[in-house]
Amino acid sequence: MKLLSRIQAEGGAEWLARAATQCLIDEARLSPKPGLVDSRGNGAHHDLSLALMERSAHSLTPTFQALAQQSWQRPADVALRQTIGRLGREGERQMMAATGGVNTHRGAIWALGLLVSAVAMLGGAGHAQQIANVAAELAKLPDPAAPKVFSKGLRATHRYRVPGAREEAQQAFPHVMRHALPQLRLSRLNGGSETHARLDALMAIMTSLSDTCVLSRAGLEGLEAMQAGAHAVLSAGGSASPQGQAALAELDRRMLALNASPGGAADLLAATLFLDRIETPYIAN
Ligand SMILES: CC(C)(COP(=O)(O)OP(=O)(O)OC[C@H]1O[C@@H](n2cnc3c(N)ncnc32)[C@H](O)[C@@H]1O)[C@@H](O)C(=O)NCCC(=O)NCCS
Ligand SMILES: Nc1ncnc2c1ncn2[C@@H]1O[C@H](COP(=O)(O)OP(=O)(O)OP(=O)(O)O)[C@@H](O)[C@H]1O
Repeated sequence: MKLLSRIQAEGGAEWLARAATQCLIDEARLSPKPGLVDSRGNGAHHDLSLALMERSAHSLTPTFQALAQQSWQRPADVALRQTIGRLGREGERQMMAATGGVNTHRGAIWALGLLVSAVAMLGGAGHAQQIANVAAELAKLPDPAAPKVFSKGLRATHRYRVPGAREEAQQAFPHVMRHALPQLRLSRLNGGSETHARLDALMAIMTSLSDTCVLSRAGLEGLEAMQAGAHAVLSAGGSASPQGQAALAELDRRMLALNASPGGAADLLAATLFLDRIETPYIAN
């Protein structure tokens, strides 16, 4: 690599890694999120806390940085897919070491890892849709070194015949691109605070995501309650309106009663915040 592009790659990689970590922290702190860890408490989780989520987010900065460095201005091919698969799994181990064996961010490493790589492949720039398309190309490539484990998420996709985290990435993140990013920007334009705009973006994801976290903990009943409840918040005028706030509080109660936690939706909100930051770094920083 020539000197100038190496400097750009190193500086760019560091910036991207910090941005990705910050988006995980912003997602975790955002409140009130139904069923999820937030700054009020642990949601439906007994083994998670905000402090743990933040520690986990920080533990992932070196992983995101390595992903960006290795991907800088490279094409989507099997060699790169293998490299990022290896780095992603190393990242999962770092996360597990930082949390004492609790899964805080596996889904987030997958989604944000692919997006960080994709921005770097494009040389540190690009529009959200371009970035999501490149991430999808990577996600569609085979990773022969991937262990053949039958995770809870995978089991839910088979049992309920729904797409999961893998398919969301392979389809270029439709919940981020078609639901969350447009909603985030619409709510900002309508004068909502940044917190309300982010909560509305989360609701937009939850109206139609087949969240395998919710399915494996609370089945179809939980998934339907999540989708209908999120729809109710948005059709009541969003989280900035008094009716929307009441609907959001009701959804939180339902999720807790069903032991349901929309972890997949939370990961995709972090991915949304990341793409938003890439497109408007001077505003979001
Ligand atoms: C593809 C992944 C997510 C594994 O998926 P799997 O189907 O086995 O499910 P698993 O239960 O482990 O994780 C799913 C996680 O994704 C999130 N999620 C759930 N549902 C969805 C959904 N519909 N859309 C997006 N994310 C979702 C949740 O947070 C959940 O915890 C990933 O862990 C993986 O393959 N990692 C290997 C490392 C790798 O290749 N990395 C490359 C990029 S860094
Ligand atoms: N704020 C948040 N609160 C809770 N979960 C989140 C949050 N943000 C993201 N997540 C995601 O949710 C997932 C946790 O879901 P879940 O607890 O169902 O996973 P698990 O540890 O595999 O299962 P279980 O806790 O039922 O044994 C994490 O992988 C993480 O990506």
